[in-house]
Amino acid sequence: MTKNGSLILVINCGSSSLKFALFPAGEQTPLMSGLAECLGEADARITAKINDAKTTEQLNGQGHAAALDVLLRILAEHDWLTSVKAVGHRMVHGGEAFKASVVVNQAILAEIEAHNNLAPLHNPANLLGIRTALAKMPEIPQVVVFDTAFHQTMPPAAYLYALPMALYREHGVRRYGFHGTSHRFVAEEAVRLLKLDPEDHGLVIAHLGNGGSATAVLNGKSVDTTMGMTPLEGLVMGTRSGDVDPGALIHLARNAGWDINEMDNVLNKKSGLLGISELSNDMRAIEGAAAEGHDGAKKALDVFVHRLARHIGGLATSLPRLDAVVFTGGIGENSSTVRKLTIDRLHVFGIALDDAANEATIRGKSGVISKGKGPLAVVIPTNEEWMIARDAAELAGLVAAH
Ligand SMILES: Nc1ncnc2c1ncn2[C@@H]1O[C@H](COP(=O)(O)OP(=O)(O)O)[C@@H](O)[C@H]1O
Ligand SMILES: CC(=O)OP(=O)(O)O
Ligand SMILES: [Mg+2]
Repeated sequence: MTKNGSLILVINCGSSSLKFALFPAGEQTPLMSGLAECLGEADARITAKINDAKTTEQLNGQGHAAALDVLLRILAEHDWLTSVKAVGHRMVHGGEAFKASVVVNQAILAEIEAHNNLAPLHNPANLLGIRTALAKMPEIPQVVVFDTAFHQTMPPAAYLYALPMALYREHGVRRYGFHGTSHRFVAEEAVRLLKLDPEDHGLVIAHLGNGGSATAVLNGKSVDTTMGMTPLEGLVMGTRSGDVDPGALIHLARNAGWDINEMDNVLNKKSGLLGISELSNDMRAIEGAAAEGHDGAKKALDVFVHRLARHIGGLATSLPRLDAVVFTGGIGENSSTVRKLTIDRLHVFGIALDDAANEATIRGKSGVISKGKGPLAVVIPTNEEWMIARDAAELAGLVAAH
């Protein structure tokens, strides 16, 4: 299947970071992975992990282009560079224009750029990654994989807001959904792991990382999801609020003089676990503090779980049958506490936790953590980078379409 020795480079470019991974075409385990962070700041650095050994190099205030230069140099030092036959990029927002991954050309770049205003925090950084890679490796196909693409199968009932239709037509105001690459990967893995009929199954997948979203998947297709026009709607996240009554913002604008920048900053960066706990955005810290009786941490955990269970229940109503609730992402894969508290609230669906299996399923393990006859509760580690590599390898013609 694989063309001899072809390698795929995956780049996930944020505003001040660049995550990367290098995969042999068709394989799920990377040869190398790493992160360039604090780009453009004095402390800019790049860390690469090869066979569990990490090396870090300072970038002395330089930005994305310098990080990519160092990355290409590391590839050359290991004799990998000439084998890189495709680059896969994460792009957060593709609007309605992109229903699947694409190979980049100038027209497509322009089309992607036109969506910048839909995801001003994410898309410009993602585009910078593509442009930088194109400049450094002009002969290599650059493939773009959109967070939104998997959710383009949602029906209007799920994606429309109850707003004047002119806002949808003229401004693209609708729900798009995100983390689609993760939801798509986990949905495929669930079918394999649970031996489900690919044409007849219903899942709710909870991707719980720093950002989080849950998706209802019917026969491999997204039919509803918790994130909306932007990655702010839905679940409680590390620093993002998730659902808030828009009336609260109108109130704050009228009565507390809040402007748009203040709303943006508070909702995206000061809310979520951090906002409620007044302690941390990190679930490990929240769980630890809650166990020691910290009131804010206990409240943050309670609201997180309440919102998650409520959304899982709501999403299930888009499915004719619920076969499994699947947990993934850093919290979903590691926090037996969040899983237990959430599943305990899903009694109405007949899901019952297997405590021993729940405690044992952490750190990259997958498996069923429920017992009895009801729908299953399952943990499946996500692998967004590999999914991007797979799309890149397929679209560059390096492996057969799956
Ligand atoms: N053992 C653990 N117990 C609870 N939460 C964990 C554990 N390990 C990681 N997490 C949480 O996972 C979250 C990060 O998830 P991750 O998927 O790595 O994030 P990102 O969205 O940045 O990829 C953090 O809130 C972190 O505290
Ligand atoms: C779209 C989104 O929320 O991404 P992340 O979880 O990487 O912030
Ligand atoms: Mg992650």
